[in-house]
Amino acid sequence: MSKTAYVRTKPHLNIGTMGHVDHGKTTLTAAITKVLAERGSGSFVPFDRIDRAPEEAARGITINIAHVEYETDTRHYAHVDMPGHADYVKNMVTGAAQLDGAILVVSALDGIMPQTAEHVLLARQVGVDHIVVALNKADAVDDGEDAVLTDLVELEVRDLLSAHGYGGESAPVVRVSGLKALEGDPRWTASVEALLDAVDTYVPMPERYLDAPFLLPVENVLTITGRGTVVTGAVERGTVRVGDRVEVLGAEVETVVTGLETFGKPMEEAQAGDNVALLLRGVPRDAVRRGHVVAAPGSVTPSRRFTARVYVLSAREGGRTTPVSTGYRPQFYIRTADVVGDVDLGGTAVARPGDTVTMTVELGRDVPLEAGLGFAVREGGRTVGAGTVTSVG
Ligand SMILES: Nc1nc2c(ncn2[C@@H]2O[C@H](COP(=O)(O)OP(=O)(O)OP(=O)(O)O)[C@@H](O)[C@H]2O)c(=O)[nH]1
Ligand SMILES: [Mg+2]
Repeated sequence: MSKTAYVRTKPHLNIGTMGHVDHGKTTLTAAITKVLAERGSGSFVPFDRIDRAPEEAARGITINIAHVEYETDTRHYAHVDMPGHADYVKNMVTGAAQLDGAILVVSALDGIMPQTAEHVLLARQVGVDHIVVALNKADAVDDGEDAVLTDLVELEVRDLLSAHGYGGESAPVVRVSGLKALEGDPRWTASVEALLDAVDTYVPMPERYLDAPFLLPVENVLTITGRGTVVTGAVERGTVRVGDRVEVLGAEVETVVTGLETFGKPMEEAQAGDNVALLLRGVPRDAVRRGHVVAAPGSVTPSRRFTARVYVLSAREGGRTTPVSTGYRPQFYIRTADVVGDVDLGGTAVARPGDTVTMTVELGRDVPLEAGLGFAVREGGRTVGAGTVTSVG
């Protein structure tokens, strides 16, 4: 292979853009890479290389999550651009499950919309600890009266963050225009730089569990002709090297890592937080799926029964209008997995929208579980609850 190896010179973090459909996440992502490419750190990734699936171009929306990489003066970032459309929240959850911080994109023209709120709630559940707000399309609300409306949108967003425990008063809210920055307008280029400065300073370097046994939730599976099956995702904890033995939980196979790359660059060792592709020896492509977990052999025992505290969303938050009782069977989104589960509330107890309850769940299949793990509960394409595992078994 003649590819240049990945050299670790700056701390690496995973961030991403989330928010309601059409608020400008993909445009802003492209603008960030352009602004940084002009400073000489990274390469410009145009809009149509981020939204590149034919159905994305046709519908003008993001469906799949897309990864790009860039560097600021102090950090190396992997950035996932997530879809805003309600139908693709599942893909958004997969992207958010690995983030150290998120950029919440809110159109200053529209303010908070349903998926703005849903994404903040889901981010909390999957363990995103820091959110920076990009009040986008600021170019379109530039004069007198509009400026007052933008102030109101900012207040609204800060309230939303506080309601989900994000400290809305202290969160940076930066007024930007992804579109104008992409067009090279100096004023708005500066706005994107200000946003990146806010991310650099507000999102702290997370604690990485380098000493723990290796674990990576599988986000995607691909085949490299002639080489084998590749799985991608962010390393949740530990480290992995070429030649290491690993097991794939879900596929129930043990194998060896024969190749390791990050953004197309080969690496010797991947560590917690890195966004990587692992080449697995002799594993058929259809044996592995998103939601499976690659881990050091014997380091985790999957199970299907757990107890959790779950917040049942109120109707106002887009949740159910009727209570939940024993026998309820929604989907559970755990790490990158999406598994059906039977809920037991104990006897005839019911959980009304707005309640926080303890429940026992029996999943349709075994998944690696541990106390403290966050998850989302979904039904018929919408989020109806958010919970944390309290005990397993
Ligand atoms: N005026 C103005 N329009 C913008 C700006 N950013 C994006 N737009 C427009 O808003 C529309 C949606 O932009 P996208 O970047 O595709 O939005 P998105 O949030 O990625 O959408 P999904 O991924 O489908 O949820 C496009 O027509 C953009 O040109 C901006 O800063 N100012
Ligand atoms: Mg998009």
